[in-house]
Amino acid sequence: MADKVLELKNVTAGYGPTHVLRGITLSVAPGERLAVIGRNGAGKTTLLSTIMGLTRMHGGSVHYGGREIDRLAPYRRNALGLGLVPQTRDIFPSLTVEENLLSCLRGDASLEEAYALFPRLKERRKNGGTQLSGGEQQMLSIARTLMTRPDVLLLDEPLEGLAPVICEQLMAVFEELAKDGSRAVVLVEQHAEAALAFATRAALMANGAIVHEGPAEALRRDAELLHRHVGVAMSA
Ligand SMILES: Nc1ncnc2c1ncn2[C@@H]1O[C@H](COP(=O)(O)OP(=O)(O)OP(=O)(O)O)[C@@H](O)[C@H]1O
Repeated sequence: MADKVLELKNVTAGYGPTHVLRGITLSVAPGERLAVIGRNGAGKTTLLSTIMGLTRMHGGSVHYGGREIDRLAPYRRNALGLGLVPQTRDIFPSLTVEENLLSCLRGDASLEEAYALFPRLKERRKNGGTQLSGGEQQMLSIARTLMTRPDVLLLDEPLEGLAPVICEQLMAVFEELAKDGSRAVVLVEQHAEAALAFATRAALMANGAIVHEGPAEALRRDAELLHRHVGVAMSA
């Protein structure tokens, strides 16, 4: 198997003529757990959006499975194996939980699989998207993306605004999803402690650039480095 499933080389990207990402070089190995940490506005969402083809690239390249995908539409990147759980969750509010899941079902993915991972969704399966709590909406958003069978799961601040008990439940699910090494997980977070406990490698972002990259464990032990680069404290 290739040592890199996803590779960005010197990527500059943004919105219209605006440049947000400045020369990003980053790779993800198959089955790897990568944390991307940075303060508000550092460019974390723009990084994931660029991987999915949702921004304008001004330079550099994005490779998936050894193939350049710069010109592929987002839905084709998803079909190849890239799955984004957006910060905005993007569930269909007028559809029930079950309908939301069915709208994404691909290949041998099944509703039972989603319900096994999130029993709460099974209990709420007839509820409309707007009748769900924030945590349930996040569970549904994650389950929807999993129904597309991604080899690389991109999670954009999935813990944002959720109660600590829900955050713990979601982190346990991410552990479950990553444990057999069959899919890579890229976890973008401001909760540095949770992200570094989960990940094996971490990239720190500031002002649209990667300012540090290395083993997550080393960063966990170096609060000063973390604070210096991204201004986030470990007691998240
Ligand atoms: N649609 C857009 N059009 C123009 N500029 C944008 C757009 N979305 C984000 N930006 C700008 O890009 C920069 C990076 O934003 P981005 O959302 O990628 O950061 P982030 O690290 O994900 O922040 P947060 O943690 O607050 O979500 C910010 O200066 C932001 O204002």
